[in-house]
Amino acid sequence: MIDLSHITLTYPDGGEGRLVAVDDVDLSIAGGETVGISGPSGSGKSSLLAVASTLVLPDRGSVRIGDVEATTLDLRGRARLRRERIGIVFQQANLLPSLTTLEQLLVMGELTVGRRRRRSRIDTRIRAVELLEAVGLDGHLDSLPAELSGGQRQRVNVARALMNEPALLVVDEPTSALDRQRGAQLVELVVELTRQYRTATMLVTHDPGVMARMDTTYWMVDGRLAPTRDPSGPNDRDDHAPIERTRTG
Ligand SMILES: Nc1ncnc2c1ncn2[C@@H]1O[C@H](COP(=O)(O)OP(=O)(O)OP(=O)(O)O)[C@@H](O)[C@H]1O
Repeated sequence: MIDLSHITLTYPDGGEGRLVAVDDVDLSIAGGETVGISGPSGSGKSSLLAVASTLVLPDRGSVRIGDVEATTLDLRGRARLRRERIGIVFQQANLLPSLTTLEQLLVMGELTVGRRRRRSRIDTRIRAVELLEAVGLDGHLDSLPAELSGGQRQRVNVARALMNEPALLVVDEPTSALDRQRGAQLVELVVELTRQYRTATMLVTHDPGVMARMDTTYWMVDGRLAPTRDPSGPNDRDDHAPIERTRTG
C-alpha cells in the first residue's frame, strides 16, 4: 500500500521563481493493484515517480509506503527504505555487465538488510531462482547481459526489482526500448507479478495499449493528476455517446 497525499514538487525555474512540476497530487495504490499514469511530455510524470520512490523529497505533502512516512526520514533512512520496500524499473535495464542473470539478483539480496533481517544465503538464492522462473528466465541463470535479448534483459530488471519483496513497484516507460510484442509480454508479466507478489505498482507510459492493461489509470497535465477511464487521453468518454471506430484496410 502506498499513499501520496497533497504532493507538491517545484524546481528552480532558472530565474527568481519556481516551476511547479507536481501540483497538489493525491494517489493511493493498494497491494496487488496496477496504476498507469500517462500524459504529455513535461507534465510531471517522472517527477511524481521520483517522489513516490523517495528519490526526491516533495516541497509539501506526505508519502506513506506501507506504514512508513518517507518524508520524515533523512537521506540514509530513505536509502534504506528504498532497498527494503521499493522496487524500481527504469527504461534501460542497467544490468552489471560482468554478472550472470542469477548474480544480478543475488547482489540485490545481499544489499537488503530487510524487514526480516538478512535472509540466509540459501533463502536469497531460492527467491532469486523462483523470480527468474516467474519471468521465464530459469534457462538463462548463467547468461551474461550481453548474451540476452533486450526483452530478456528487461525481464531480469523486473525480477531484480522484486527481489526485496517491495511494497511499491515503480516502473518508468518499461516498453520504450522493446518492440510491440516484447513490450506487451513485459506488461503482462508486470500485471501478473503485481498480483502474485501483492505490490502496489505505479507505471508511467506514453503507450495507450499499456495503459489499457492497468487496473486504474490517470492522466497528468501541468502537474495535476486526474482519473481517466480512457487509456488514450484525458477525456472520460463515459459521459458521451460511444465513439464509433471504423477499421479500414
Ligand atoms: N531537475 C529539474 N530541474 C528543473 N526542472 C525540471 C527538472 N526535472 C524536470 N523539470 C521540469 O519539470 C517539469 C516536469 O518534468 P517531468 O520530467 O517530470 O515530466 P514528464 O511528464 O515525466 O515528461 P516526459 O514524458 O518527457 O518524461 C518539466 O517542465 C521539466 O522541464
